Amino acid sequence: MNTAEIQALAQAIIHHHGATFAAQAPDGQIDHVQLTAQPVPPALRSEPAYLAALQACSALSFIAVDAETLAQAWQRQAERTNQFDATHWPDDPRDFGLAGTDPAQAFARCPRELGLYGVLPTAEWVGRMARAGVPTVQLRFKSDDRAAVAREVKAAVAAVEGTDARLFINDHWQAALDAGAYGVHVGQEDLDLIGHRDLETIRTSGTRLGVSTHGYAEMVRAHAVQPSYIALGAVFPTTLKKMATAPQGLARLAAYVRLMQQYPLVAIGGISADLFPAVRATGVGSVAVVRALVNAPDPEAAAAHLLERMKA
Ligand SMILES: Cc1ncc(COP(=O)(O)OP(=O)(O)O)c(N)n1
Ligand SMILES: Cc1ncsc1CCOP(=O)(O)O
Ligand SMILES: [Mg+2]
Repeated sequence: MNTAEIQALAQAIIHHHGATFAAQAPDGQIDHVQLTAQPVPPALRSEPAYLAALQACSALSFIAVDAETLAQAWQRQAERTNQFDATHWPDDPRDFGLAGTDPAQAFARCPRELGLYGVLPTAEWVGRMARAGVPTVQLRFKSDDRAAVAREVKAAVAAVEGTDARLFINDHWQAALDAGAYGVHVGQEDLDLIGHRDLETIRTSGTRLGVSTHGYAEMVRAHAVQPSYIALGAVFPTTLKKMATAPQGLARLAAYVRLMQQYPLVAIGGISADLFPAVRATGVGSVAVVRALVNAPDPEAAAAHLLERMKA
């Protein structure tokens, strides 16, 4: 195929999927966004479907590592089905190398529907939201003071006793294991830092593992450790932390959910009560929030409202 023919294939992908990925949320809530074309990364292969998809996905504003992951998947999809179908955005785990894992090496399972998930700054908040009926809570206590961390993690574990809440601990996996928490949540950089041996320690202890992801390449990376759940974000802009990647939007979230069905999935980032129905409609089993709870004038009432919206 010559360059013009490959460009025509790329245009066909953009034609069929551009409008979908440009829509962030239902009209009237968050405006449609302009796709910001990304530079096309250097090609690692020479097949037409791969080259066309690398161009198209970059034009559809996927960052280099995600455009590369998608282009490989478009190529595998074309090979597997013996045709190039520009209408079919890749969503088969086999095309991303996500099939064929070993259940014996997976982290302990957790429910697919983790439900409303409160990400909370202190043990006191954890207890308060657990008592308000939030089914999944996380202690996100940012400190380098090991003694303070150990105290706060212990207090959070004690705070959920007598409630039905599942408690995840962000970052501080050793303190979480020491205190007997239900699970730990780690980011991609944390995965690098923790290393294989310590991951094995967490896995064999039976503690659940949640992993943050921000796109296709990170989902593939997360899958390599077979965590208990995968978090997808940031769906919308958030002021809570500076994100390295642009908000994913609902269309990407829906595509991620189609691909990652084998995992319990958690959506996070900028999700307010009015956005719950649209986020739930993508098929995620859990919606994680920080400000929607901790900045609410009446957090218990906010929890009750979000629990209702979760059901709707
Ligand atoms: C449910 C959930 N999803 C994502 C995150 C973010 O975790 P991480 O990438 O480790 O970043 P920090 O929270 O540590 O800033 C989360 N905490 N919870
Ligand atoms: C910790 C974190 N990780 C990705 S987005 C986010 C913050 C979500 O906070 P909010 O729900 O207030 O936008
Ligand atoms: Mg973290």
